[in-house]
Amino acid sequence: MKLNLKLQPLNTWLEIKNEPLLIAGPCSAETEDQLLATAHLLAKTGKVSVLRAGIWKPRTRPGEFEGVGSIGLTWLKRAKEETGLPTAVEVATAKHVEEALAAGVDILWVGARSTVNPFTVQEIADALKGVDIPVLVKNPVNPDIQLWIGALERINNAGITKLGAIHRGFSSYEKTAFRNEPMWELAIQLKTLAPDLPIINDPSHICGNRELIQYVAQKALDLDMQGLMIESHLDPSVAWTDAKQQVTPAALSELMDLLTLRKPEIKDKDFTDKLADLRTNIDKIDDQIIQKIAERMQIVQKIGEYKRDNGVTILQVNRWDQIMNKRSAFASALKLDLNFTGKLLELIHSESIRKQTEIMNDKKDA
Ligand SMILES: C=C(O[C@@H]1C=C(C(=O)O)C=C[C@H]1O)C(=O)O
Repeated sequence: MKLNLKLQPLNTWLEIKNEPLLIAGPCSAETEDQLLATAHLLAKTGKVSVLRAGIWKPRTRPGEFEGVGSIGLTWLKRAKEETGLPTAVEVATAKHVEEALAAGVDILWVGARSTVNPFTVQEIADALKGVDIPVLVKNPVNPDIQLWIGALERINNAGITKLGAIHRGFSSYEKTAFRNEPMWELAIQLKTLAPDLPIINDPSHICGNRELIQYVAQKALDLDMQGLMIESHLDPSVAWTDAKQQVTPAALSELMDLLTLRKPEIKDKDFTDKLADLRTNIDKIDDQIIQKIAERMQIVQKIGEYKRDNGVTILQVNRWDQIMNKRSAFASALKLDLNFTGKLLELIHSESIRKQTEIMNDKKDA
């Protein structure tokens, strides 16, 4: 089922200076000079469509730099006047919304730490009633797509139709190469549920370091995301926040040049015919896979009944070990990724266990 969001197409409310859409600027506005100098360098690249800057910064522990506050809004206003770039800031309270609106900020975004809290999102939504301004909603810190959708719905219900999502990755207990796990599948799920909702990728927060930004940005574009939000600072080495993940405007410009832009579709007849042929083959194979899984489940059902009638346990670890070993060897010989086939087999096994549990709980002859 698709989400019922009332949306206006992105290109009707945002002038995209250069494909792909790029929202860039420092993690935090630190001083007027830092913001203005960065803004000018970004504008000069000709690749930036929107200037971002954190004015109020949510910090995990007290005592860290929590943003310059309202004074930063006057710097942003000046940056806009001097560069012509529209501006975007994060808002987390009704007061932030009011101040940002009063200062003429062009785009607001709801941060990941706010999206997790329906009270906060509702407070922001209420402050936005009757206001016509674009709002971008970052994914929640935790990998819960319902929270992300809920926040988008709350803002949309307040009458905001210039709406977009920002994919900034998800917190995970295990430490990996990423600061925030991309969990691309959640962004794909959101895109599937709301195909008209623009999704902007934020490689800076996913990566947490400069080195991976290129790779993540390219992947986001290949997943047909509508744009990128990348943190850029005049001199990242002295940045007051997120120093490791910010790039200079010059590095940002190079990074953008290295991206390959691919289209979601092309009209060329040869290409579409060949694609249609290949897809017909995929359709046939998918039908066979489903049919074979259904046949397998019928046998699982018989085994379940047989076990129930003979008082034998559902789980048979030895048998399952054998299956995993044999199938993995086979999959590996066929050059399949073992992580993928492992997950697939585990999924099939847990469905067999679920099915047999149902049978065990059924009365005999029922
Ligand atoms: C089907 C059985 O029950 C369970 C499910 C299995 C499967 O799906 O292949 C294998 C072992 C058991 O844990 C069985 O015992 O063979």
